[in-house]
Formats: sequence, structure tokens, C-alpha cells
Amino acid sequence: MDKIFEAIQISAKRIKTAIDVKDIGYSQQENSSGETQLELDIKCDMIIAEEFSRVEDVNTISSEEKEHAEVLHENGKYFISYDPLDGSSLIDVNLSVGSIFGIYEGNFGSQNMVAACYVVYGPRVEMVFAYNKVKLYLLQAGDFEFVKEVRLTQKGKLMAPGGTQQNWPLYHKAMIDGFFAEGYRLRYSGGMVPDLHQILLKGGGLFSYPATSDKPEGKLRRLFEVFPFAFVYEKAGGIAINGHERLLDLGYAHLHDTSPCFFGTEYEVKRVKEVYADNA
Ligand SMILES: O=P(O)(O)OC[C@H]1O[C@](O)(COP(=O)(O)O)[C@@H](O)[C@@H]1O
Ligand SMILES: [Mg+2]
Ligand SMILES: [Mg+2]
Repeated sequence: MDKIFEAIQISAKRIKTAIDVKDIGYSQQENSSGETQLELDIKCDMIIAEEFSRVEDVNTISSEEKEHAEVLHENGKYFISYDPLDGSSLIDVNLSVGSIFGIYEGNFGSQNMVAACYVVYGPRVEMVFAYNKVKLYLLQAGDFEFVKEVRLTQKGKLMAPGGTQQNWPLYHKAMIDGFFAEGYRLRYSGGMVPDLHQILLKGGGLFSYPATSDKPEGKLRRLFEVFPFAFVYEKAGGIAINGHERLLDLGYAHLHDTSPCFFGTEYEVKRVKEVYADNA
């Protein structure tokens, strides 16, 4: 695990350097979710694949930017799914972006997940690594320094409601309106990593990306985005569900499958469960 942690740190530093370069064009390619890839998405993907290829413990990697998984070392025990650059369309407007990693033993699958990690490229570069505990690191003069352990409370103040409101189910809209009526504050940048990072570090709240009329299975990808964050939130004492079930109990049929998702603290997620049970 130490070698994987190290490879992620090296990747993060290289990605930060790549982000800082001025020219970022669109490529001529689409990823498996039908999105046109930025040159930067492809570059970050290459950086991560290259760093993991040096770690013999890594058996297979699967990237949001590639259709198929790639075997690196047949005798390695770890399988890693990753989103090399989450929220990459926000680079143009200089908002924070991130990288997300799910680490599994034996094969991909939420039940096999043993660790998860994400990196936030903001005014500073931070990394959260969830293994036995959830730990926050800050990039300082070329090295990631441990800052603190992260724990969620039972009730927060922030609300990050994803998806186009016009396409939300009416009961979902009523639920979100209800939270705002209770005093929750809107915190949504459109980058999953900084949006979930903010809720995690500020003690709690709710991030939601529901099933919508245009995306009945949600937008966010199980292996690359949803499972890793579900692992981080649960390890920090939070809850992560798809409206009804625990996200980490869900399987997947294809590497790029998506799922509606809700991450947060107990008070808010309990409400989601009640509202979704009443409207099943
Ligand atoms: O604009 P929307 O529909 O709320 O979607 C925002 C979500 O899409 C994403 O940008 C998807 O990630 P990618 O940039 O990796 O495709 C998430 O970071 C974010 O939470
Ligand atoms: Mg993403
Ligand atoms: Mg991405």
C-alpha cells in the first residue's frame, strides 16, 4: 500500500505541473461516457498509468478515460480504478479540480475496496487518503505533509445539490428545498472533488447527484467516482447511499456504470432515505 500511496503522490505532483501549463485544448477523442476529452484528461491519465506501472503490487488499472482495464502486473494483488482529472471542464474558469482513486484487493468491486484516495488541485494541493483512518495531507515545498485525521460530525450545514434542477424528481426538489428552508447553505462548484472535500472538512452536510429524467442512472461513475468517495465518507463516519441502499453494497455490470449518489452526515442522509422510501 505504501508504494501505491507514493505513486499517487508522484502522480499528483506531475498533474499539478501539467495543470499549470497554459495551453489546454480539446482532443478529437471521446471517453466511454461520450464526453470529448481534453488533452489534459489524456495527459493526466498517462501520468497515472505510468506511475502505477512502476508498482509491482498493482495488478490491473481502470481509468475513466479508457474503455477497458489494463493489466500491469499479473501477480500484483491490487486493482485500482481512477478518474485522472475530475471536473476538468472547470480548468477553463480556474476552479478546483481533482483526481480520484479506488483501491481494491483481488478484483474491482465495492466489496473488495480496501482504500480510497483523492487529490484536490486548488489554491493548494491537498490529498485525502482513507485506509484504516481518513488522513489529510498538504503539498508543501514538494512533499505531502500529514495535516490531521478527518472525522465527520452527525449533522452539517452545507448542501451541494448536483444535476439540472429541471430534471430532478419533484420529491427530490421538495427535499432539497426543505433543507434550504432549515438554514442549509448552498456550496456547489460543479467539481465533485472540491464539493465533497468541503463538506468533509467542514464537518458535514449533503452532496447529492440524483437520478434525473435525462440521466435515470445518475451521472457519476461507480468505480471512478462513487465507490471511492463512499469509502472515504464511511471511514470518516459519514454515510453514502444511492437513495435506498448503501453504495458500497452495489455491484457493477460495466466499468463505466453510473449510480445516483448521496454522501453526507447522519441527519441529512437519514432524511434522504425517508423521502426516497416514501417515493419508491
Ligand atoms: O454539472 P453537473 O451536472 O452538476 O455535474 C457535475 C459533476 O460532473 C463532474 O464534473 C463529472 O466529472 P468529470 O469532469 O470527470 O467528467 C463531477 O466532478 C461533478 O460533480
Ligand atoms: Mg469525474
Ligand atoms: Mg474525469
